[in-house]
Amino acid sequence: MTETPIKLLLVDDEEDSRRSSAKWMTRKGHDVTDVSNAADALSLLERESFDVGIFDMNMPGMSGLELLQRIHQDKIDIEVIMLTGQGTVETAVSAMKMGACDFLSKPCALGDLEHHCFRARERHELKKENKQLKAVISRVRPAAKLIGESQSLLDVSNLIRKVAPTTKPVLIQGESGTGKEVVAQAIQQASRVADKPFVTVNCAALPENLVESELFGHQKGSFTGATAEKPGLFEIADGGTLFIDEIGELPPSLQPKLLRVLEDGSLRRVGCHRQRKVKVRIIAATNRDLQTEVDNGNFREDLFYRINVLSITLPPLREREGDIDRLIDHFLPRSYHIDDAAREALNAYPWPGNIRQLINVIERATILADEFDITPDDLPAEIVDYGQVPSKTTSEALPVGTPVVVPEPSHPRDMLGDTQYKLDDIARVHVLEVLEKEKGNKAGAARKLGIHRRKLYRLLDRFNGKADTESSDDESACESVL
Ligand SMILES: Nc1ncnc2c1ncn2[C@@H]1O[C@H](COP(=O)(O)OP(=O)(O)OP(=O)(O)O)[C@@H](O)[C@H]1O
Repeated sequence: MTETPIKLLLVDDEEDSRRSSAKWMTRKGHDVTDVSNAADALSLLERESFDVGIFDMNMPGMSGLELLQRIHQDKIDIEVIMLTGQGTVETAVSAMKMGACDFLSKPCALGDLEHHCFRARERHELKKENKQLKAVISRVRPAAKLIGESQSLLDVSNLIRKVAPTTKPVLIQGESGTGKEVVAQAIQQASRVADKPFVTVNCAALPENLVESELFGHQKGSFTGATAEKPGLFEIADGGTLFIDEIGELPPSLQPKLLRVLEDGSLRRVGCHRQRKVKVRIIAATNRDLQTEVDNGNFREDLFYRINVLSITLPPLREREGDIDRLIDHFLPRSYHIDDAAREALNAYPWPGNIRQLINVIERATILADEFDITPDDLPAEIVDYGQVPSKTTSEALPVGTPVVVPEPSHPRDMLGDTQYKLDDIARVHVLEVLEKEKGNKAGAARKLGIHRRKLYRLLDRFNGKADTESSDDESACESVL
């Protein structure tokens, strides 16, 4: 048999026909369970999952049709083929209406029976895939490319290539915003299950009481609010990849349940006794130091070893030599230009929020920029001010406590070439000088300076802020600089 075996449930009170069918299908390599009545079938279906059920229509006690009805009511996931000795069009129609996928008359050639079982299983798989896709479509984000050519990022890319083809769990560690989810997507895309679902869950974003049902699913009525049965993300990701973000936040009570799935793929929905099997590749991420969490008793050691088989540590952005410029060029729309001073400020900043923060700063700058030119004015003050040594006043050459006075120049010409002045100081003197020459006419001054009038207001606000922190777009706020 080249096809994968079918997990089959045969329900028929006629012992001879049931046994011979079961024997034949087992010989063909399928995984067959046979029972003689509907009640036994139901209790079995509560504990185990099957691909296909073959139900005899006429059985003493609960009939095949009633069994089908119960399956429909309880939303049990199985494709059913009805079998009958006295097949009529009416009975076939009512069985199909109740959700049977096929209807066969007895006696049925065993080869035909197997053929119909394959068709039913195919339908079962398609339905499952459809469900997975619907759930996954709302969850996936478009895959992002890993931008950067620093040695540390190249090392990460190498590791991704090596770990992707295995089925082992991967643990991705790194500060917030370093790209752990992007790396998880890259691993999935380079894996053997790239065409299968990629489902993500963030343990920190879910209320603690919902994490279990989100991950493992729940049975209808298992808790207040469980109005319908729901498969968990493990089931939705079956055959594919589950990305568990912020795994360090997984409540200790759920850690054994996760360990179990990692060990043998088995799980139970909340409020359900039936054990299910899934085949899911786990990629976990954390910005906590999981080893410390283990040492502090917050994270199970056995689970840590299970997920830490292959691990990737993402370096923070400040340690990726040259990547800031590459990321700026990638995320800054083509129509924009960034000047050297702004670029320098971005390169000097330590980026505690890493790439996510850099992207936000670039987006903000494109909104604030006059025309399409990004200057330090368009960056947040903490970035522009970061690392700016307040000129000679803090010169290392001077003994601590020595009072140093930087002379207040009257003209920017006097300041040029003198490295004790900050760019801002020169700009301030120059702007005020031009404004003075224009007799306070801001439109004229802006024209002379080659900048937009709004930008002049902002500059004046900023210069003014050195003495007066109040800032506004209002012209009157600028008057005090004059
Ligand atoms: N190397 C990279 N190239 C391009 N974009 C990147 C890169 N790394 C991260 N990003 C982008 O930065 C943002 C943050 O990345 P991501 O969500 O993967 O970070 P994270 O480490 O998972 O953060 P958190 O720990 O907060 O969940 C996303 O918009 C992502 O697309």
